[in-house]
Amino acid sequence: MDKIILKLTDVDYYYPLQGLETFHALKKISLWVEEGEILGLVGESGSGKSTLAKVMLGISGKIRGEIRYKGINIHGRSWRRMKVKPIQMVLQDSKSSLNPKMTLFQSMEEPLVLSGMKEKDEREKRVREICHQVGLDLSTAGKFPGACSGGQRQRASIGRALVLSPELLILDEAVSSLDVSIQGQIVNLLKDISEKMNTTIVFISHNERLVDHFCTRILRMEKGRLLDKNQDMHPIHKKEKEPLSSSKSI
Ligand SMILES: Nc1ncnc2c1ncn2[C@@H]1O[C@H](COP(=O)(O)OP(=O)(O)OP(=O)(O)O)[C@@H](O)[C@H]1O
Repeated sequence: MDKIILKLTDVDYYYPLQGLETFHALKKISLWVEEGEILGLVGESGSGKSTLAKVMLGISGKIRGEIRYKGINIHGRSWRRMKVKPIQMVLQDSKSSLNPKMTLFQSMEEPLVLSGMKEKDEREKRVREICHQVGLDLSTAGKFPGACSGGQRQRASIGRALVLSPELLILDEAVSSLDVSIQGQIVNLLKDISEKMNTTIVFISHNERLVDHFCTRILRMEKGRLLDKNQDMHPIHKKEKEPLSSSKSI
C-alpha cells in the first residue's frame, strides 16, 4: 500500500449544543488518506462531510478515537496554532475567505508574512510563482475580490492555500458555485498541481460526476457514518488519475 499520511480510527465527533446537550455528528469514522492521492468524499447534505474536514483540520470540541498525521497522534491538536500548517482548506465561498480590503496578490502573500518570511522580494517572487501555477495573471492579482469573477477569486483562494506548500489540501465544495466550464478548468488545475507538487487532495463535493472524473478514490458518507468500511475492498473506487476536458459537462 502507498504511504498513508492521515489515518482516522473510530473517530466520533459531538457538536456542543445548548446546555449539556451534544449532537453526535461523526460516528466511528475510520479512514486513511494516501500520499499523492485525490480522495473524493461524497454524501447527502448533512451527512457530515464538512465536519469530517474540520476534524482533519483540528476543530475543537468533543472528539473520540485516534487521528494520526504521518504516524503522529494529533488528536485534539489544532493546526491553526502552527505557523506553517501541513494541511490547508479551501471553502466554497471565496468571497468570505478573501479579505475584501486586500488585493488577491496581498491575500496570497499574507500567509508568507504570517509564517515569518521577512524579505518582501522573496515573498513577491513566491506569489508570482503561485499566480502562474493557479493561472492568474498579475493584473488580475492586483485587483480586489469585489472586482473579480468567482473563478478568479477561487483561483486566488487555492493560491493562498498553496503558497506555503501544504502536504494535504482539503477542498470543501470549493468549485460548487462556479460555472461548469470553470469547474472543469479548476479541477484540471488541481490535478496538475497534485501531480507536479505531489500535493494530496481531499475533495468534497455534491457533484458525483465531477468527483468520479477527478478523484482517484471515493468514500461516501451517510448520517455521520462512512459507508465504505473496508476501503481496500473497493478496487472499483480506486483508479489512475486521468485528464479531464474543461469543456466536458460535469
Ligand atoms: N456548529 C454545529 N452545531 C451543531 N450541529 C452542527 C453544527 N454544524 C453542523 N452540524 C450538524 O452536523 C451534521 C453534519 O453537518 P455537515 O455540515 O458536516 O454536513 P455536510 O455533509 O457537509 O453537509 P452539506 O453538504 O450540506 O455541507 C448536520 O446534521 C448539521 O446540522
